Amino acid sequence: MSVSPIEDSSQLVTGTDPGLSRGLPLTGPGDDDAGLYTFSQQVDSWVVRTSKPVSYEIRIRDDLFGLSRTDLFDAGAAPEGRIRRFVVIDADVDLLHGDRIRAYLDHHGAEYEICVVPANETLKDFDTAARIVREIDAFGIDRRREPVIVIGGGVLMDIVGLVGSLYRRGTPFVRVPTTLIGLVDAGVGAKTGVNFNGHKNRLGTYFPADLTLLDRGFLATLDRRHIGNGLAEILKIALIKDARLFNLLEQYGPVLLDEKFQGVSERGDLVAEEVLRRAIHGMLEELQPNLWEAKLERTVDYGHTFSPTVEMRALPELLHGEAVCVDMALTTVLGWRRGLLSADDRDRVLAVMRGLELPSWDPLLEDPSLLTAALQDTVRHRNGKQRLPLPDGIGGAVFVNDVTEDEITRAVRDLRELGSTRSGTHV
Ligand SMILES: NC(=O)c1ccc[n+]([C@@H]2O[C@H](COP(=O)([O-])OP(=O)(O)OC[C@H]3O[C@@H](n4cnc5c(N)ncnc54)[C@H](O)[C@@H]3O)[C@@H](O)[C@H]2O)c1
Ligand SMILES: O=C(CO)[C@@H](O)[C@H](O)[C@H](O)[C@H](O)COP(=O)(O)O
Ligand SMILES: [Co+2]
Repeated sequence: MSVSPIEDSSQLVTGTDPGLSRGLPLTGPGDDDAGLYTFSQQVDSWVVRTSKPVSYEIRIRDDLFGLSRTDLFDAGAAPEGRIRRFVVIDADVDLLHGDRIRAYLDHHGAEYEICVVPANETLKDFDTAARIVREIDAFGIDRRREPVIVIGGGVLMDIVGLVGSLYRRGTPFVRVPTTLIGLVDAGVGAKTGVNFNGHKNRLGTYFPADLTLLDRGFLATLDRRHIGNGLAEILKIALIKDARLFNLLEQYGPVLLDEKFQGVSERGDLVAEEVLRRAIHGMLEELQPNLWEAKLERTVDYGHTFSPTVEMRALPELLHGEAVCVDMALTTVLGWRRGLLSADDRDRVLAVMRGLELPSWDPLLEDPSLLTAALQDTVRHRNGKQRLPLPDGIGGAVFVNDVTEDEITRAVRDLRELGSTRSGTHV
């Protein structure tokens, strides 16, 4: 830490130095270096600049709860070999996998408390977070050596991530994603959050888990609709940056749905492996250089311009990935109208959505005021500009800031005329 020198004030009092001027010129290291800076003789202003190194690991580990595995305890110090953990588990996951998880913890001699939490989008709120905090308080944890463990989908991981970022101003946590969205998106980024006041993820922090352990075996019990829900976020990455990933979804999407990434067939296993790795790698390539979102042109925002408002308005009828897919369908057609992709590619995209059994239409698109309000809210979220990612062919993206209400209305009409797949009806 460097401190800039404050000149000897005695020189200033006598007025002997003609070079005197109000306010010391900034001295010390370069402009954006870490350090403590002062700006004036009276030292009435300090600027503290520092940086905090952040690194976190995402590890693929099949059969994570096999008794011989020890990855779960790799984060957190185990003083004298003692393992003590607070484990938050999604209620559905507990019903399906809880016995095996408890047997694993017992086998490793862990002292633990399991907090079972029903989790879905309608429960992604501060009250659920507060309940978890109360139970952590009752159990008592060492905030440096006993990371909280969360086992569940994106909803529970977002909630527990928020709790981790707030509890004692930062308590490390370990993520075990159990849904496809969790494996490729919610479990690999730094975002945490809850819905608030009817708005999607309105309260949240940037707080990555120290360690995320990916075991696709959990997908065996995930229902088909939620496999498709996760495939929507994989399609997002494919459309903005990975044409091969798109081709894999186009050719093998139905196999992935049928086999739930469990590699039932040899071909299905090879595709599941490559699709997961490509999706995760692609997401991380986009996230790492801009993890704290200093720059708001973010390709991974694709499909997330209108969908936050549409998803919350449709709740609980439209899952997150489904709302993202409807948004991507609308913006694919909008991009086609702007000449950013051909009619053939437009039709390929819509066909892949159908192949993944995802909606590319929702009755809410019929409400132009909703779409206008959605875009206005996103403009606020993106510091006053649309910064709207549009597909530039398949596997590329450009950002636009000038989409008009007429364009949106036309894209809705185009999408309707293209006979898009409707989501389930909702009131
Ligand atoms: N933080 C991020 O960067 C990020 C990224 C993408 C999405 N998200 C968030 O993720 C959420 C969506 O996540 P999701 O799709 O995982 O939803 P979810 O967490 O609601 O899980 C979906 C459903 O599946 C059940 N479930 C979970 N694992 C299961 C399993 N292995 N077998 C059977 N059932 C299982 C859950 O109980 C739930 O009912 C949204 O709130 C979205 O905002 C966050
Ligand atoms: O849904 C999420 C994050 O919540 C991701 O799939 C998505 O790609 C991005 O992170 C987007 O930036 C949307 O994030 P946000 O609206 O939650 O800030
Ligand atoms: Co998303």
